[in-house]
Amino acid sequence: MQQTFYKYQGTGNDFVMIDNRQQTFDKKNTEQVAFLCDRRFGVGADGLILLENHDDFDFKMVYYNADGNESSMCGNGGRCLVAFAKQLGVIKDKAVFEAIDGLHHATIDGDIVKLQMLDVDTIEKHENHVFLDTGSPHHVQFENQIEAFDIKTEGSKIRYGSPYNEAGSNVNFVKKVNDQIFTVRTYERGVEDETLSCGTGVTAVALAMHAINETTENLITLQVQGGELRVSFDVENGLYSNVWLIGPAKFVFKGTI
Ligand SMILES: N[C@H](CCC[C@H](N)C(=O)O)C(=O)O
Repeated sequence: MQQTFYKYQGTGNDFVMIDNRQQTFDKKNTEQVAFLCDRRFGVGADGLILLENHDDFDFKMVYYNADGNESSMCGNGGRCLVAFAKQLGVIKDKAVFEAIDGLHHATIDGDIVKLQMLDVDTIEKHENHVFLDTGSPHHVQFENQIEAFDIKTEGSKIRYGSPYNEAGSNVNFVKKVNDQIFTVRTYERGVEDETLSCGTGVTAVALAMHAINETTENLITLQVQGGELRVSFDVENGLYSNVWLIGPAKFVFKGTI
């Protein structure tokens, strides 16, 4: 059966988007999801996202990594889904939707989508890295030679190594530019490669940098391979709230396969 899909990208993190309000997509078909995400044999994407109806909110988000498995929250994917929902006429310029990690508020103005992320009250500060969950698990560590660093090799070692093992974590390498700007490169679990941007990842980096006193700012710019994202937040007694991921989400093309 032909499948209509829409391709979106948010700072180079790209997704196959499907309008599943009629519940026609076979959600158990891992092979089909992996095929659609395959960059040689399929459409090609870091992940696949279903837009579904919700009784109480604007829509529901279901996210799959490129490996075909349903996964945890995708920040850039959530931003792209808001833009997709507007393109379909499901929303106008704001949304409240349910994702695997709970409810998300969002606004859209042109290409710019602002997505509210989870509150974070637990940030593990280790000797050489920080670990936190911003809707997906993130390992954060400094790498001053970030431009030449072998993200896939080194990220994979951390992702599959102890304590993450098979369940894994996303891995973010960070270089400080100044108190307002950090450069980030991310190895993504479930893509098992570097992605040009990771929304929950840059959110994790922004909060981690504040938590370890690398900055006192609460509006931080993250330079990623695919562009720039911003993260804003409030913090009180170690609780990070009112966390917003801000950046572009763009329609690329519509197709059938
Ligand atoms: N690969 C991640 C989910 C997608 C995260 C990323 N695409 C984002 O924008 O947050 C994981 O399995 O934890």
